[in-house]
Amino acid sequence: MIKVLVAGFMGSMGQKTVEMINQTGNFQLVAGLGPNSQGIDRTEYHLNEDVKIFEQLSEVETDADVWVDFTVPTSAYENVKFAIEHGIHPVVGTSGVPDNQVAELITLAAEKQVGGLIAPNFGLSAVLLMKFAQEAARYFPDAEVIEMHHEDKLDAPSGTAISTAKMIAAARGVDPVTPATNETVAGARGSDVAGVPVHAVRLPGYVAHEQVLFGGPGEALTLRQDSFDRSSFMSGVKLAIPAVIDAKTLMIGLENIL
Ligand SMILES: NC(=O)C1=CN([C@@H]2O[C@H](COP(=O)(O)OP(=O)(O)OC[C@H]3O[C@@H](n4cnc5c(N)ncnc54)[C@H](OP(=O)(O)O)[C@@H]3O)[C@@H](O)[C@H]2O)C=CC1
Ligand SMILES: O=C(O)C1=N[C@H](C(=O)O)C[C@H](O)C1
Repeated sequence: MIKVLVAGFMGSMGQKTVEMINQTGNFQLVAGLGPNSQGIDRTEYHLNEDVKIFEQLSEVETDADVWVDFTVPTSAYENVKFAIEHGIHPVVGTSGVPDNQVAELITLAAEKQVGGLIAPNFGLSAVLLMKFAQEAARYFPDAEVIEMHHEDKLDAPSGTAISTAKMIAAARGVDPVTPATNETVAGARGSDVAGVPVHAVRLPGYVAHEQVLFGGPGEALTLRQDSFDRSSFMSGVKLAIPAVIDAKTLMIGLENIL
């Protein structure tokens, strides 16, 4: 039995994770971390009487093997640091964690020999899109990323878009044509991630979607993936939980365990 703590258990992704754990025979939910969790109705959040609930990181006492983190960009670093220092293997979906904090966590995990996984996206369609984008960038160095998300998303651009842009930049052999466009309205050309323009759309009705547009002389290629429901991320989380138990390093990207 793999014992799991879910940080952010009251949120959209946290609740999907709780339900997935409850439905998986060899996983046991032992704890949940969430601000404002005091006095909640356990039934509403799919928690049985044995699950420990903590409001703050400083209160956490657990025998969990794995720490699943779907929280907010400002808390994930401290949460994951705590997990590694306590020998709990992290599985992290929280986006917007700065590169320097991720680098520190990788070093700490290696020192403590407590491996885990940070995945910008646990959905198979997004992982494949990134792989195909890398391949396409070898032939089409000129590319732009458009990501579209629900209106509650705290960070922009998305973690997936940042990863996609970095992968395109690393894969393309030649420099892209740099258009000499003047922005008559600031931001019209999007943000610059590793030299790749990235545009972030936030609209009600959307969940999580990404397009990568490649252009070449007289032709274009468009890659697109859609997560219509947050259940799309759960097969990846379900794979990651057992995969990190024996890991000695903190891996970045679901492709490491597929
Ligand atoms: N990698 C992937 O495949 C995916 C990643 N994500 C990412 O996961 C994260 C969560 O997304 P989502 O569930 O939609 O967001 P929600 O806002 O629905 O949930 C976030 C939860 O985290 C809680 N929280 C805030 N601070 C802390 C803390 N210090 N410790 C523990 N919990 C805390 C919030 O509580 P409260 O509201 O009470 O403050 C809230 O319940 C985001 O960063 C998102 O980008 C999302 C989908 C897929
Ligand atoms: O906030 C979300 O919803 C998502 N966040 C992740 C990201 O920033 O890439 C993954 C997915 O896009 C959903």
